[in-house]
Amino acid sequence: MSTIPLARVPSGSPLKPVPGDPGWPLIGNTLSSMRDPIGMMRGRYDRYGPVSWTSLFGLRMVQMLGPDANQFVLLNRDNLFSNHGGWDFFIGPFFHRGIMLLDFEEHRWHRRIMQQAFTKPALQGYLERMGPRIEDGLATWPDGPVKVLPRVKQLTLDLATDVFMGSELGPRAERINRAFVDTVRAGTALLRFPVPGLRWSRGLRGRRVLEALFRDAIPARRASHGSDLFSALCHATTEDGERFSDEDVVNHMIFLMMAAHDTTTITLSNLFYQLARHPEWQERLREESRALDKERLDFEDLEALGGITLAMKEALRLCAPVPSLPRRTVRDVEYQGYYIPSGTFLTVVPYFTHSMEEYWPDPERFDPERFSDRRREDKVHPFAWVPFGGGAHKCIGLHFADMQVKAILHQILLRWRWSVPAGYEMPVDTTSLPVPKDGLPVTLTPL
Ligand code: HEM
Repeated sequence: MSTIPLARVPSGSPLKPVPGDPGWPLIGNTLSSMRDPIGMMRGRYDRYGPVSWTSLFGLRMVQMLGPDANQFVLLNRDNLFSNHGGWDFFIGPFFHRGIMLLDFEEHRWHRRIMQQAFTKPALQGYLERMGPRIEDGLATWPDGPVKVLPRVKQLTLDLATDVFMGSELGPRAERINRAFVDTVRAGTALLRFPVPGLRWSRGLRGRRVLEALFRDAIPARRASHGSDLFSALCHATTEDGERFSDEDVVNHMIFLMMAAHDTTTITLSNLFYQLARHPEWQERLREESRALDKERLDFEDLEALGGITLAMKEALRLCAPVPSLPRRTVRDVEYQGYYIPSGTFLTVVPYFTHSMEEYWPDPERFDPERFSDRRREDKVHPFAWVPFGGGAHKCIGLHFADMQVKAILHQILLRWRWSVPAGYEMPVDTTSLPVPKDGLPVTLTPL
């Protein structure tokens, strides 16, 4: 396919147009990017270099590949890139005014307040709530063959219901769970308009249910002091006395539940997979957990689980749960001699960056030691390892995620040894966020 410039460069400008091609008529490169995103991007990187455009999801989309591009876009020094402009197209109707969809000064204002719900004492409170819930959840897992993905999904959803919303929701919890699942799934609907009974319209209804439930529950939360995230948002106040309105709390709650749920589920599933294929690592982690000599983790124990830290970093490298981060330019942009006009959709791609052999030796190998103090391969570039993004929108929940993954894996390591058949390779469904296509069947052997 011949190269076509993205846009005409203004006359007299020394810049080059972004090279690229639209791919197939109508569908562009959407299907190949869903089937084999890394192969597709590697092909384009080798052909065009780090900046090129193609047609994805019916849009002309510039792909900016590699750590330098990650740094330029995510640090966003001159406010050139809008998060709202990028994400709204994909998840706007369901995650309206979630913090990731806000920009610039308004985003900073909300982030300052939200930070109060992620302080050390707040995290300690969430961890205390998690311990018994994880025990209850794991008590329902059978020995023998299980599919990891649906089990872990249910567990993280149940945890979210308690840790995020507070168990006092009682009978309403079930309804919230259902509405929440519908809302999250809608973002990946293929038919992106409301047809009764299909994903999109179920998502819109789910969103309305969540809005009403949270809104009704706010007065009681503002009047009491629970250790759940919902209460924390209701009370979050900066030193200057800035606080969230009721509307803000509702929008942020809905977004936070989504941001936390699938990402943590994917990370745990990948850890399950890699630790099944690398029993020596599973054993090393188990020894660390046994050395703590307790069923439930306390906040002070998190640092002692250094093996999980390394394995989790490597699992996040091999499969970034948020594979690409969309943005839209709000002004004309100049990058590495290219001209990217105002209003352009673009994306940076952690999933691809993490697979680049230019930065990661033997990139397909599960090798957690690459993150050890002795090797620190991630130091090759400050934006080579970016599963949590970077800059002003860097994941606010990264310590929460670390804590939750450790709290769950610790209890699992003490209960079971798990395995996959020799030669098993997990097929990954990359049509939306990357999940095991077969649910990841493993065998749990009780200890
Ligand atoms: C391993 C698990 C997780 C991964 C890989 C992950 C990844 C990410 C990434 C890549 C972004 C940046 C998006 C962008 O720049 O466009 C992000 C933002 C965000 N994440 Fe996470 N996340 C995880 C867990 C969580 C958890 C547990 C929470 C909440 C408890 C959370 C809350 C958020 C929020 C609120 C934002 C938006 C921040 C902002 O725009 O200021 N995430 N996450």
